[in-house]
Amino acid sequence: MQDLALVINLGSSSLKAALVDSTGAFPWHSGRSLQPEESLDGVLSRWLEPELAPYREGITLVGHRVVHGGERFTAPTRIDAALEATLEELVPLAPLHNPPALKGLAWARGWAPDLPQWACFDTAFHSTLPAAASTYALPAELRQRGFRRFGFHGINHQHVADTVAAQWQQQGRDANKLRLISAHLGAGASLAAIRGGRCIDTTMGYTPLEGLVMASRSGSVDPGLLLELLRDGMGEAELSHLLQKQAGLKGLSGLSGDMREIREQAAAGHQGAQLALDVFRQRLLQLIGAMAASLRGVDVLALTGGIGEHDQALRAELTDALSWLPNLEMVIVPADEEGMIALLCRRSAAVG
Ligand SMILES: Nc1ncnc2c1ncn2[C@@H]1O[C@H](COP(=O)(O)OP(=O)(O)O)[C@@H](O)[C@H]1O
Ligand SMILES: CC(=O)OP(=O)(O)O
Ligand SMILES: [Mg+2]
Repeated sequence: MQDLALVINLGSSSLKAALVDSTGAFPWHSGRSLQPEESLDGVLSRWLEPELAPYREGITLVGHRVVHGGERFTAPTRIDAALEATLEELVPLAPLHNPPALKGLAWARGWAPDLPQWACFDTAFHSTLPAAASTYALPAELRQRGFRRFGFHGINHQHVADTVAAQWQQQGRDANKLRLISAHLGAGASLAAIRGGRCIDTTMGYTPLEGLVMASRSGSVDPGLLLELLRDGMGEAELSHLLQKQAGLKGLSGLSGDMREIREQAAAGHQGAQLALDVFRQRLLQLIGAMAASLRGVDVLALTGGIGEHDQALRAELTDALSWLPNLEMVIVPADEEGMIALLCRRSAAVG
C-alpha cells in the first residue's frame, strides 16, 4: 500500500491512530483508552509500533492532533524544533492534551525520522470567530497578553460542518445559508455555531475547560467561586486537578465520568448519577440556546462524539426540550478527527 498518512490523535483519555490513503479510505484504524497509571511511551512502543510495522514502507506523512495552537497556528503546520518549543509553552493552557501530543511527536520523530510530520490544531477552525465572540470582558492589558477565547474540537466541528453542508447540497439546498450547531459530546464536550461553513461562536474558551459539563472537567463555573477557593488556601496544582479531573460527571455523580455508567446508575436510582444527568442536560440546553441566539436561528443540530452518537435517551430528551426551536433538524454525524487530520495535512503538504 502506497501514500499512506499516519494520523495520531492523543485525546485526554484515549489514543486513536489511523492510516489513511489518498482516497480517504482507512486501511487500518484503531484506538484504545489510556489508563492514568499507564506509560504513554510504553503504549506507543509496545502497542502502536507492532501494529504499524507491516505498513511502514507505505507511509509518506505523519499528522498529529494538537489541541492548543494558541494565536500563532491557524492552519496545519510542518513540525520543527521551533514549533515543538512553542507547543511546550502552551502546555499550561491544555494540560490534559498538549503533553501527550508532544510525546506522540517525539515518538514519531524517533520511529520515522525521514517522514514529514505535521501538526493539525483543534483551535484552527475557530480562528474565524468574530471579536465579539472571542473577547473576554477584561482590561486591554490582559487582552493584549492573549487572554481570549480560542475554542477547541475544531477538527471534528469542521468535519461535521463539511458533512452536513454536503448533505444540504445533495438535497438542493444552499449550504451558504446553513445555520448549524455542532454538538461534540465526548469525554470533552463543546458546541460550535457555524453559519455558511464558518464558525461564529463556540462554548470552549481560552482553555478546554469552559462551557459544557464534561466527563471529569467542570465546564464553566463562577470565577468568584475560584477566588474563594484561592482565598481558602487551595494551591494552583490542587485547583487544576479539581477542575480538570475531579469535576464534571465524575464529580457530580461521585461514581464515574462515563455516561453509560451514569445512565445505568441513574436508572437504578442513584441520586448522584441522576444529578449528573440533570446538570449535564441543563447546561447543554442553555448553551444550545446561546448558540442558536448567536446564529439568529438554527436549521440543524448535529450530534457527534461518543455521547452525541450513541446516547439514545439524550436524543429523545433533546427532541422534546428543543421543540421551541421551529423546523429544527437533528442529525447524527460520527466523529472523524483522524480522516479530517489526514485531509487537512495532505492539503497543506501539497501547497508546500
Ligand atoms: N451507548 C452510549 N450511551 C451513552 N454514552 C455513551 C455510549 N457510548 C459511549 N458513550 C460515552 O461517550 C463518552 C466517550 O466519548 P468519546 O468521543 O469516545 O471520547 P473521547 O473524547 O475520549 O474521544 C463516554 O462518556 C461514554 O460513556
Ligand atoms: C479539546 C478536548 O477536550 O478534547 P478531548 O475531548 O479529546 O478531551
Ligand atoms: Mg475526544
